[in-house]
Amino acid sequence: MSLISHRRSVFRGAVMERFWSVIPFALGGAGVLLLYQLLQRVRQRAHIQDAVVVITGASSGLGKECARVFHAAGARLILCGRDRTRLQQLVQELGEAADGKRKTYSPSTVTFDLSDTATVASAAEEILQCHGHVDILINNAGISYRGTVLTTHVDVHKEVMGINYFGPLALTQAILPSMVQRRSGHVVVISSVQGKIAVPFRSAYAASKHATQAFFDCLRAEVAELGVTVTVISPGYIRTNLSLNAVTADGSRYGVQDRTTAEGRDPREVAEAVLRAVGGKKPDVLLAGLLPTLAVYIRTLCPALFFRLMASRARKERRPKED
Ligand SMILES: NC(=O)C1=CN([C@@H]2O[C@H](COP(=O)(O)OP(=O)(O)OC[C@H]3O[C@@H](n4cnc5c(N)ncnc54)[C@H](OP(=O)(O)O)[C@@H]3O)[C@@H](O)[C@H]2O)C=CC1
Ligand SMILES: CCCCCCCCCCCCCCCC(=O)OCC(=O)COP(=O)(O)O
Repeated sequence: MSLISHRRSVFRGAVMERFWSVIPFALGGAGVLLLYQLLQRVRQRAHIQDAVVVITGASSGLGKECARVFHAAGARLILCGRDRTRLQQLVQELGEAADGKRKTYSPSTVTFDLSDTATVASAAEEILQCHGHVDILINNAGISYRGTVLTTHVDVHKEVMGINYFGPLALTQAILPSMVQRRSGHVVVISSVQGKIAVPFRSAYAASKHATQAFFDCLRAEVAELGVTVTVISPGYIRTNLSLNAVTADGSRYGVQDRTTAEGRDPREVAEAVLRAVGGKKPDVLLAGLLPTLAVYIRTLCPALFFRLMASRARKERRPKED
């Protein structure tokens, strides 16, 4: 054997030896990771199973899908909305869907309008009477808006702010003392990517979601030592009735299914992500695609570029409207 081929075979032997000595560590590492994920899943399930979960805006879209996934996960649901008939239909549907694999509960319903803060307080009492306490409050209900700052009446700003910001604020404040007293509870809010970045022709909506983000960030810090968890979830476009139900500059209903909404994420998929985020007690979750996520980072790291991009977006969007 030549000196070169001898060296090669010594080298190969050394490599193989290294390889086999690394295998037990790699397998051990994978095992620990798997065990960790399993434990996480068990913890997540335990957080939801039998928990009293309130969902606002449960009659439609994301709220309805959240009702389906939390019901299947064994939560004791209290479904809220303005339309009693639609909520009752959902209760019936959930009862029919139960497959007996896991213990499920027939949901309760509470109807109220979030824009009327006086009735929110009495609705909170009704909610607390259902099971004596609330484990998880999911502030999901909301409304969007289409319009220019120049032409939008201040009452429209107040309406959007009332439903998206003051409503969840009032409901959370009314439920919170009972959570603090039990030193246990979880407050969740469905915000939006537009709680982190502001896009043109959405001033009322983006402002309400930015306020929501700020309020619940303050709350998270204030109640951290009191046993209460806060989760803010910021989704990108979801295929729901949001754009159809949006209000316009004069307060009338927009009534159009925008392409961005129609091509948005499946609400069931988003509801499953909400279930995971809540089960994992995550503080802040962005559920958006690459471009909106990039936009959130650009807004923070290079605001001048972000403002240019938004001005160009405004120019492009305004043109067809003017034509
Ligand atoms: N769809 C999307 O692209 C995105 C949505 N979101 C957020 O998701 C949440 C759910 O919206 P989504 O499911 O998409 O939209 P939908 O329009 O399908 O559902 C909105 C829900 O909010 C309820 N609601 C509206 N106004 C009031 C009110 N005054 N009082 C009580 N309940 C009210 C509605 O109930 P009612 O039956 O009484 O009308 C309905 O159940 C909102 O907070 C929205 O901002 C966030 C990011 C993207
Ligand atoms: C140099 C590279 C630049 C790349 C940056 C790209 C910037 C792209 C801008 C993306 C804007 C995303 C807006 C997302 C808005 C969104 O997802 O909102 C969710 C909602 O709440 C929807 O409500 P709406 O009523 O507006 O339908």
